[in-house]
Amino acid sequence: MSDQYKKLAAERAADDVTSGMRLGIGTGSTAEFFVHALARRVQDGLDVIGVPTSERTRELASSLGIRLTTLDELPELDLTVDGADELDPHLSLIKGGGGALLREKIVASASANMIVIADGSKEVATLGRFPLPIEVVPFGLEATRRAILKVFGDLGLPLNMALRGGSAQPFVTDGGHFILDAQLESIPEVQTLGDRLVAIPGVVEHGLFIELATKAYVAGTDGVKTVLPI
Ligand SMILES: O=C(CO)[C@H](O)[C@H](O)COP(=O)(O)O
Repeated sequence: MSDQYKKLAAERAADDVTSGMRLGIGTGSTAEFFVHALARRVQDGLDVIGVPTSERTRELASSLGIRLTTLDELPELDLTVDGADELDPHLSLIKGGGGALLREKIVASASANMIVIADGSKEVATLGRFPLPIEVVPFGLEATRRAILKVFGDLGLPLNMALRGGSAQPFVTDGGHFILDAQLESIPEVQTLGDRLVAIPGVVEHGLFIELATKAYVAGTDGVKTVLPI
């Protein structure tokens, strides 16, 4: 069922794309529905150029005939369309469930607008039910892990974090980093937590996307609703 809603939201976002746009293209199952919808429009003559947020998205978009480039070639984008693991009424997001949060955040930050596409299960009043992905460099992993837990302790958050993939075979991001997933239950102060995390030297980025999304299409039994940040 949720796949059907992901597809609906993705197709609505594809309708917003106009010829000449420079697009950031997200990662994940919802973003893949967007890539397919965009490819259909490209086959019908839509002229766009895209910057993918992962190798996975690059392969799919390229195989479907979408013209692609890099952010170095095209450092300013008109619109990024991407999924999310959670969105709150401010359109603050948790992203990174698919492991692409660093490139996703760089691409979204280079875009004038960001549309989030999601099924209704991703909407929450307060972020934190979904484990927060934190991308870290492999060097000094244990020291970085302790520094992150210290931040959680200072902010009264649960000390509950796991290395994605496990220590025997950690998941490695497109950038060659590891991901720690923190089960925080509820994050009342997203900005404070984000600021404290990026101040840790071994942290590359975290999955809190704050003031990046400009609109969301959220699909459910009543169809697709447009959500603007409050
Ligand atoms: O942030 C992401 C990948 O890093 C995805 O957008 C997020 O995990 C949502 O994925 P899906 O659309 O498969 O539910």
